Amino acid sequence: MDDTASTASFEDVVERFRDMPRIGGRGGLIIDSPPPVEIPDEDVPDVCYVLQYEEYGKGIVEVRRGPKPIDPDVRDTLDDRNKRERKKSVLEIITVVSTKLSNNIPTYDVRRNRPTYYPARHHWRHPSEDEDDMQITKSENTVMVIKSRHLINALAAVVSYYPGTSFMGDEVRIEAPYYSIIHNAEALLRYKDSQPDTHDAEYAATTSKHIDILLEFLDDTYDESYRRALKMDPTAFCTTFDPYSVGIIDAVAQVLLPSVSGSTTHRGVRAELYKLNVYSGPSGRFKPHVDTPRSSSQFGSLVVCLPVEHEGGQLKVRHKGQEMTFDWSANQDKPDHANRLQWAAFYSDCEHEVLEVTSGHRLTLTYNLYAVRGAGRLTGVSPTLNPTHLPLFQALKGILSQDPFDGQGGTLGFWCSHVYAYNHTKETPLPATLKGVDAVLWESFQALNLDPKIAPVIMMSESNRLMFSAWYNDPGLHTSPWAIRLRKTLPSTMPSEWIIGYKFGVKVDRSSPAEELDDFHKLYQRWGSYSREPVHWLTKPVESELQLIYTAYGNEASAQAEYSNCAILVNVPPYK
Ligand SMILES: O=C(O)CCC(=O)C(=O)O
Ligand SMILES: [Fe+2]
Repeated sequence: MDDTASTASFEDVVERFRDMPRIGGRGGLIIDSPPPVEIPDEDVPDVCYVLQYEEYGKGIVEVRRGPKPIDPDVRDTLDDRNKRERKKSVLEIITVVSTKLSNNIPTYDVRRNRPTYYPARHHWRHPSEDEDDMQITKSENTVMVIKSRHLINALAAVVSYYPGTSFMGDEVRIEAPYYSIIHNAEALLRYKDSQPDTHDAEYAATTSKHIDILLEFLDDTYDESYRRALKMDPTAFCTTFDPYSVGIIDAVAQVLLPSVSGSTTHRGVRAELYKLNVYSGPSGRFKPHVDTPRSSSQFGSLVVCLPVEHEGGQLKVRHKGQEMTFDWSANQDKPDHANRLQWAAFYSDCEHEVLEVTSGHRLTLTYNLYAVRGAGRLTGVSPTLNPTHLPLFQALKGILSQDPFDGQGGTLGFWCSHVYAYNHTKETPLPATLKGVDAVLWESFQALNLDPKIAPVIMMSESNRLMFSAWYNDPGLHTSPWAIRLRKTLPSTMPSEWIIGYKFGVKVDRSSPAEELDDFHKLYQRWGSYSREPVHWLTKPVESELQLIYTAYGNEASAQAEYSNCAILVNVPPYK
């Protein structure tokens, strides 16, 4: 055959070989089927794997069933081939292996820069064929057949529309790699926990069980081009590594744990060992995916990389257009490499991928992270929280490098995003109990040598601000004897409207009632100091707390109160 054969269509090829003898026992495709074996109901697996051999010109020549994926190339180890089932499985995974004729001209693998024959694993020669460029190729197609009515109803309820998939009828067929379900896995999980009232307890329990079976199956079944790695369940291996005792879970809790509005305590993190993964060079990888949550309290995943030499295999984590790369192949030449564990944790909604491992073996332990009731650790105590590795650190560095105050200096302010009972009878120890992003901000400023302060901040009342600006805006006042006396006690320029407390805790000021401008000035000075101007607030305040109680004198004396918010403040010095 000449070179043009590489462009011949499949029909041409079939035409040319129309008279070729049928493919027979050689090549190991056809087996004489043993008589069907009955299996008792209780042996029907939840997920039943079916392997069908279809042969060119003959149709289905063999069917094998089993509770585990069946390797089409391993033939003699299967005990229960051709079992027939009476009770239905929840899922049937049918792989059809078919043979066809094609030419043997290599295509070019651009990525590896060398010719490739496709499909690589499954081709062999026909005995009667004497032309080098023709061969019989074997291809595999897999489809999931959902047989459970409970599951079909659940899917119909959560998947409003997915191109090419319909959730109607007694059976639903979905082709691998099952995108229509993967894209709705979270909705399915929510449905599990909030089923319609019309479901009685038994129906709801079965639905819930069948959803679990489906999600578990999806998580275990990525096709090879997607996940090229060995993975092991914790039942199949042992490890003494404990992410709690080395402080990883503390650090995760501080940074990742979602805040609870109004809560005054931390929520804890429970980490459950999920898998051991081995990605081996030269082609181990895991394409972009989102992990399937195992329950509604799962908020993220933790990946711990064991100190085994490898090249490549960078973990990329993405969220809303931001990407973070964890390259654990670096640093391997450091003397203490064998003692180093590197890790990453991310929220469940982050897409992530493992790039190709080009050599060596990349071993990771993965953990599912669940939010539970519990207590956190003190910020700064955990040595595993390195803020310079977090995206926020880079963002802050970026803000500062852009000179936010035009060289003049000023104050950067962040209202804490979490709630702290900082003025309750027993003062909350801050910054020790900072949570989540607040802790990261604090640690990041420390790492930038910027000496952050955390304090309650009062915003001067509107009426006092007017009183102050009237004074500073009207130079005429400055000549009256009253003004001359006042000037001695007031700052030379209009003070900031932000007053930063010296300490936490409600203060009751028992001095004589405040009435004039200088009374308020002194009152503020007893409690705190005016912020350096200008102040650049980067977040919005959350909950305010009662802060300063004093007496004011209008027509008569009355008790007044000022409220504060908790803030992290950083003085940015002027550029020299
Ligand atoms: O090994 C890794 O770095 C990531 C593993 C992963 O994404 C997974 O198992 O879902
Ligand atoms: Fe993952």
